[in-house]
Amino acid sequence: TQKDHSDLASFQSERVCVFGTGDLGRSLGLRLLQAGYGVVFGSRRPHSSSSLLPHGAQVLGHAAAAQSAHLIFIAVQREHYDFLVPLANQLKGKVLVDLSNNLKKNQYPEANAEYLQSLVPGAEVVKGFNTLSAWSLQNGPSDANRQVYICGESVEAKQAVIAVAIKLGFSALDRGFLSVARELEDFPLQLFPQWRLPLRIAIGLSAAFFFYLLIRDIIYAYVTQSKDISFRIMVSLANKVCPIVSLIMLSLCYLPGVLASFLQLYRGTKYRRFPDWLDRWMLCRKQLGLLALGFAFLHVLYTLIIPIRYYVWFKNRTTQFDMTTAWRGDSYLSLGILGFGLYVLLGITSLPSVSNALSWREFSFIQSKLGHLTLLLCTAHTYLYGWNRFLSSSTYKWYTPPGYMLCLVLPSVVLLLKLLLITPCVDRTITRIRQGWERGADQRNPKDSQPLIP
Ligand SMILES: NC(=O)C1=CN([C@@H]2O[C@H](COP(=O)(O)OP(=O)(O)OC[C@H]3O[C@@H](n4cnc5c(N)ncnc54)[C@H](OP(=O)(O)O)[C@@H]3O)[C@@H](O)[C@H]2O)C=CC1
Ligand SMILES: [Fe+3]
Repeated sequence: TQKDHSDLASFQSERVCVFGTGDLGRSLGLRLLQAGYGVVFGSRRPHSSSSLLPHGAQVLGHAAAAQSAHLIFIAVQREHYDFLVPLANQLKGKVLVDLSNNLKKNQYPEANAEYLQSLVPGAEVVKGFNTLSAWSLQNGPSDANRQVYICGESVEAKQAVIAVAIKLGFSALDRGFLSVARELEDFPLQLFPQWRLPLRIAIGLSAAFFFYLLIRDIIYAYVTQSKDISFRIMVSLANKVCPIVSLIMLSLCYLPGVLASFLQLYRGTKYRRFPDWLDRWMLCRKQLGLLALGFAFLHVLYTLIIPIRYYVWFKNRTTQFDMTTAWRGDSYLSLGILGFGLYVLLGITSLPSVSNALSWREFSFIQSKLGHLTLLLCTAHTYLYGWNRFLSSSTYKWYTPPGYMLCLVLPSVVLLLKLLLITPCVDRTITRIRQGWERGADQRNPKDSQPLIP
């Protein structure tokens, strides 16, 4: 009758158990119910459970709940995992899904999932779903957050968890054994890991040049000529810091590639790892380039507003028209515009969706050939600006603006080195090395010339 009927219904839909009736447990339970699973909650107080629990779920004590399903989601903080120890008998052979996260990295000596496995050795622990939030689980499958990562020792257990994930509308990626759990637990705690070094460089350079220019341009003028030009901080100073930082960061983006080529040239082989610092530097080139683009963009905006500034408008006066100055001024602006146009192209092709649509050759053509051309145009723009600004003025000597000279050293060095690399004879040698025909490889011990897996 009535009872048989409900037993039959729950028998037909596969049952899944969720330990913990907190935020995550409830959201997960709701989603499971919507996907057609029977849900049994395991709680410390099954009888006084809250009215927030999704309708249609059963609530039992932990032991009874564990016996009713093969798959158990543990939506309880790691700190309380010891409540599972007395349940060892009921949990034997079950699949336990560890959903937990920590508040900070390296909070515990071992990963939460490995700790859970050590507490309940008879069960199969699978780590997973921890990159989702209770919020995104409740929002349903339309949410953009669709990728879940899992790991664990047992293939069957992972298969069972993947099947549930797919039925809930997620795509699951098996990341391997339980030893990967620590990495998965660190995912939600990551804070732009590849951006950290480039951001530090950008902030450091901006601060250094800002204070340098502040002292040189404004405080120095105040002390020696008691002229108050402090209003220049807002636009003129910012518009010096931005291009300087942008040019340096763009050079820093291309320098490691050039250094790597020289290193290969020097070693005569590609079968040796780059030093660690160079590796790390190469890996953050994209971020360096994008930050450089950001600063270039600010420089463009600051430059565009110059004509509407009160200060410029105020001191506009009519003097003799000088053709040479006009030519020089327009040339450096034009170079700047061309450089910026290519800069933007580089930024766009670094977007994953765009670069995925390019062949390897197209990508390297844009990022390497056009990239160095961008650097060349921007450097030429800066040189011409300086020529215009300093050399044509009688009060300036060539050495007067050291900040300006400083920001030209790095791009010039990078460009010179690149120029050396593309001279035919060096280029041919590099191609030989990159294709694995080592210098005299055949004369050495044949074992040496075996490619090492990098
Ligand atoms: N909230 C989120 O968005 C996400 C949470 N997580 C992880 O999920 C886990 C649970 O998080 P959340 O739901 O937010 O936490 P809550 O504090 O909302 O809920 C935790 C639940 O655990 C149970 N519990 C608490 N103490 C004990 C105990 N001593 N013994 C047994 N059970 C206990 C309780 O259920 P009862 O009273 O029924 O026993 C409680 O409702 C955490 O490990 C968290 O890192 C992971 C991803 C996202
Ligand atoms: Fe400029």
